[in-house]
Amino acid sequence: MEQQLVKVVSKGLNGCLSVPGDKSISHRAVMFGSIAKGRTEVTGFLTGEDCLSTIKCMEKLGVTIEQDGDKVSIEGAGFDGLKEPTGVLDVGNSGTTIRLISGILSSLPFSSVLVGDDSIAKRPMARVTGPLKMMNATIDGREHGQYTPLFIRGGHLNGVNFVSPIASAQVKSSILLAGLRAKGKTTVTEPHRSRDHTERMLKAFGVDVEVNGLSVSIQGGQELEGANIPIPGDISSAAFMLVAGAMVPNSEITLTNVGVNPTRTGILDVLIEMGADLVVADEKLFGQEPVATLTIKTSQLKGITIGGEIIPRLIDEIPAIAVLATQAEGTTIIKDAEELKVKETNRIDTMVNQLKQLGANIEATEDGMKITGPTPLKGGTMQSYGDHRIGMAMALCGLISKEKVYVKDTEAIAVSYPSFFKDLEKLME
Ligand SMILES: O=C(O)C1=C[C@@H](OP(=O)(O)O)[C@@H](O)[C@H](O)C1
Ligand SMILES: C=C(OP(=O)(O)O)C(=O)O
Repeated sequence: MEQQLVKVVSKGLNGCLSVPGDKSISHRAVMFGSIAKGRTEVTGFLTGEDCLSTIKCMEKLGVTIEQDGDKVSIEGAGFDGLKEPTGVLDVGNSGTTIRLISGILSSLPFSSVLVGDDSIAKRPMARVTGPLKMMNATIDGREHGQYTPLFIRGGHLNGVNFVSPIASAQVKSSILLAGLRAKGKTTVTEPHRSRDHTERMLKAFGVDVEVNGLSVSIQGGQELEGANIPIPGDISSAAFMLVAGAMVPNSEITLTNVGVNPTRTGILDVLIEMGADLVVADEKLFGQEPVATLTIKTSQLKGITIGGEIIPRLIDEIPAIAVLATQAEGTTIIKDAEELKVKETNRIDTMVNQLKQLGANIEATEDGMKITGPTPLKGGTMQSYGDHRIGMAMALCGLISKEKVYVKDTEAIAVSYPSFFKDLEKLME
């Protein structure tokens, strides 16, 4: 198990970085390229463990994929070219992989078994297996298809009009992917808009996608054609650097080529509302996705209330926001964020318990947390609990603590941001 001592920053964090590729978009580029006909070229691919799991799963379904660093070439097999895997498909730690691939496998005329790590085994799958079964897929798993291992026997699907109780891009994408081969139209309606990378990228692969308010529809029977997909930097990874820049004294950090899709920019809205000195510049389109250069300086911060429609727009950034809130004047309330309980860990508990140990004034609530600051943080030995975002959030604490902070189990960070500590070191030079 790797353990890191986080260096206390003496001179501030300064410099320019380009964060690694977007995880959500990288998964989709490999999956869509695999079910498309013809070649797909991907640039800026995230070589994090989760996206590598997606490549391995698609290879086991018979797709030829060449990966050279952040460049990936896919010889698209088309749906009909995918083959029954001879072994299990292992999604590792990746919720996005298992939920999206379940949608693809549901329309294929063979059987597959999906497994993952101990964290995946605890994450709810009924949110996708339920609607996919409504479409006519045969799916089983522990507790009637609620948990891994999942067994899927695909076949002829019927379109569905699914009103989702949660705003989840994984649920929406899984059903839309199944809908591509279903009879008739498939519509997913969400309570709030979740990230729309699937909708944008399917268009690049030549698919007609209809967006109407909070509903997204797809007509069954459409084929995908190979495409060139450039992947922007991941705003969820950038978030850790933005938080570091805002709270570490004497800092100024510039991040180039960061994805600023409006369904993902809740973190920017929060930073601005908390009073951060943040500048968004050079906005332009990168394929289907907008990107920008972000510059942040050390800032005087105040507590705010975060809830409602913004939550799906910053769900993965909440561990970083919780750390920032310990350094803000006043109370920050995070509500409507129950989804945090079913991520790689229960992110309400893992954040609240560990920030408390470091001396923060924080308590868990039913649907989030309440943090009052500013509080100087103490030292201690923290853990990622196998959750990349918890590992990075704890490392942020080390940057501002006057005492030593150790983070155990840091190998988990490679799931989404393999160069995290290297990038931090660059900003300390
Ligand atoms: O679709 C995606 O790529 C993702 C959707 C979100 O999950 P939910 O769909 O469960 O909200 C997010 O937390 C996850 O990191 C990636
Ligand atoms: C929740 C996350 O990912 P996934 O659901 O793909 O495991 C995340 O990256 O924070």
